[in-house]
Amino acid sequence: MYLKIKQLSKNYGSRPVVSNVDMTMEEGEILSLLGPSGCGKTTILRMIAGLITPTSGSIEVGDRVFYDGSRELPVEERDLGMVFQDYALWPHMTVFNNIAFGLQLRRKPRAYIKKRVEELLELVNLPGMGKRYPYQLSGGQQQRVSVARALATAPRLLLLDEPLSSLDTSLRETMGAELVQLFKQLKITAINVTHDQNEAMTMSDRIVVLRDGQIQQVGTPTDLYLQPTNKFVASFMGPVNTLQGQLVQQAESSLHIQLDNHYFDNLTLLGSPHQASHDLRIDQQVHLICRPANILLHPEVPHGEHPNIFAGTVTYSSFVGGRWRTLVEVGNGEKQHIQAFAASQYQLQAKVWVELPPEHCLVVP
Ligand SMILES: Nc1ncnc2c1ncn2[C@@H]1O[C@H](COP(=O)(O)OP(=O)(O)OP(=O)(O)O)[C@@H](O)[C@H]1O
Repeated sequence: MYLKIKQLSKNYGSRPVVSNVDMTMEEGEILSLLGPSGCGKTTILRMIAGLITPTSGSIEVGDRVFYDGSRELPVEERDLGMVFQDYALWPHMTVFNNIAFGLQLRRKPRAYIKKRVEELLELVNLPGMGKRYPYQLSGGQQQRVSVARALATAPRLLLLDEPLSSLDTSLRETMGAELVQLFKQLKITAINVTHDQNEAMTMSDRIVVLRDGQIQQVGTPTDLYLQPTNKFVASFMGPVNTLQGQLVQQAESSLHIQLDNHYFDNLTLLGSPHQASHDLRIDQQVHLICRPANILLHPEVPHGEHPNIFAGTVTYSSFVGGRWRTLVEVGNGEKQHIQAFAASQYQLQAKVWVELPPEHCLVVP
């Protein structure tokens, strides 16, 4: 393992903001720390950078101990590159000098610096822009300069703090993809902090989902989307329908869940519903999760065997991305909305049958 973080914690007074974080990374991997505002992402990044001293735990990168309680490697000896949300370029310096700064500090020969900066400008698609000043560049171009500056000294680890969040939505995705391509080409190991699920999905080999300073789940973007281990991760990774209920019976090929009495009759999941890795207990409260794209809508009761069907009324329908986003009100007494996509438009107040295909349902605590 290239990076090893063990039991990393940070308290402010008696308040824990990062609790017992264990994390590893392979060399050349791009990992995102993802979570809502205040979950401790930046604190973890700054502890790795050496800008915040941990309360306990250890951090190792390559063959160096960054922190272990008795030793704390100074920031300047950690060999890190950093990229910030607001670019943090020096406004009075040209692009060339911004990128050359770290190399000049290390007293590299002038000819080497010139060649290296030109090479970096090529890499970040800004050839010939060395003489400009930051104010003469667009936001995306400024961020590319700050990436080139961070890479100039060939750091052992690149830390990115919300690098795309100052950019236009349309630019964010292309820039994310561009950065990943560059990092892979140069075999850079990078940690990216973000609260944006799309950005994490676009940029990462693996994602660490955090909540209240604790890791919720670590996995590839597909793992987290398709196999979240709890309701928080499921909803953080994209829109979901969540139904609450109780696990009544569990067999090899079926789970019997009684959805909240107020809302539905019993629902038996036949087939092999995905189940979170937790061992679920009979009588336990569970959440049944199904992504809108996996829910089927029928104008009439379909023929043949279709488990998990209930009736509802269409309350909203709008055309998005080539299909109709449809909201269906369901429930016996108290009502709940199910979000689904339909190939054609349903009239408001139309009766529909909502089907939850068991193979696309997930049961989590
Ligand atoms: N110096 C400090 N003293 C006290 N509390 C702090 C300090 N720095 C951060 N915190 C608190 O620690 C928690 C985690 O902060 P952190 O900046 O790591 O969150 P974050 O996940 O990066 O959030 P954001 O996306 O908003 O930047 C927050 O509740 C914050 O208020």
